[in-house]
Amino acid sequence: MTFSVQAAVAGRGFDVSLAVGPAETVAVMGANGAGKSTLLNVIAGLLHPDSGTALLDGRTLFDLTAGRGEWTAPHRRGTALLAQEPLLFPHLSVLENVAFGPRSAGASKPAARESALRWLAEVEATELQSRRPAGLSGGQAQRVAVARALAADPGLLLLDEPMAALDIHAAPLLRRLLKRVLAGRRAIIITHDVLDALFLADRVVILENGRISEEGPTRDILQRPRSRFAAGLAGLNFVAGHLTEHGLRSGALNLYGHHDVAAPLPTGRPGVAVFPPSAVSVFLTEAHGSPRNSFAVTITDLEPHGDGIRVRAGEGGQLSADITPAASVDLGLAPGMQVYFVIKAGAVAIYPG
Ligand SMILES: Nc1ncnc2c1ncn2[C@@H]1O[C@H](COP(=O)(O)OP(=O)(O)OP(=O)(O)O)[C@@H](O)[C@H]1O
Repeated sequence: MTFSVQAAVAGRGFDVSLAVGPAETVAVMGANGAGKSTLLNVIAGLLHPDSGTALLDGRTLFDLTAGRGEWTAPHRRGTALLAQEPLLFPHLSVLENVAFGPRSAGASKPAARESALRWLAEVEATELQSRRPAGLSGGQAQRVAVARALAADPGLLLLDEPMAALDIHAAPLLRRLLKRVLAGRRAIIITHDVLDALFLADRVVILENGRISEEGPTRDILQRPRSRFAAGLAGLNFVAGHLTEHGLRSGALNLYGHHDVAAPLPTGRPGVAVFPPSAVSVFLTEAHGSPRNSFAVTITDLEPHGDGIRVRAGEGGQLSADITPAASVDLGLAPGMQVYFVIKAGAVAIYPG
């Protein structure tokens, strides 16, 4: 009972290899254009990769290794895709929509109806069974779409930002529902929401420029991010560079911090430093005294953040400091100003990248 895919799409700079366990939910995250939809479309059979293979529970979804050209049609793959929009058949009732999958797979009419009713109950939509999709709210329609996807008993459920099109009241309900139905099931979910990754997935895969840059249990990735994208999800500042005896060097910047490796850091190896914006103080002059890091930056933006002010600085506003509104006024901060970011070494975590 395995699922594995390896696929390359040259025109999109996409080359990904991924395996998902039988009862595992994997969240796929990444910036716009990172290749998340490409991955789902390749697995679902909506996009033909240039090369690669994919297997699901002993079935070859495609095998495009040299000399072969095996290709299974989307509806025969044992995968079900839940898109951002529910995409229900408008001319069928809710019950008929959900019964469609089992019917297409050869179930008798009564068996398909029974299965559809069971799934409608599971998504708390039994009372909607006679309605047409046009008469449903966005949240109701998405619940019905979940029932339709599951009624086909897919070996792999593919979810493409299922909460994205829902309003803030409908999303939590669907999230709880997904938590329930994904338990013990194999699924891949694309999401931009770190809460979804934490709540729904066992593991997160970060895509950057068509490649997997990082993967692992969601909590681990958030605690020790090794990519700028994952650090952003965790709300941490991120500096990539090379390890030195006491810390990290990145261009002209030397950062000192703590590391939990018993041995000295492997000097010269690529490494990262991460620290929370709340650990960064802002000064108008260089601060001395150890053990702290102090370096000049140019403010790019000031924005409200919770009860305080987030000061963004450096190239592309990549580093942030969270300070109080009073401190911001006292310092007279404004975009374009040069200031010093000061961070206690104890607040900076440094590890091999
Ligand atoms: N139909 C298409 N034809 C050609 N290139 C495409 C097509 N769709 C996407 N691409 C390119 O493939 C790359 C990956 O895009 P993809 O849509 O998979 O990213 P994504 O991570 O899903 O982004 P988003 O979060 O914006 O949906 C991008 O460089 C994109 O420009």
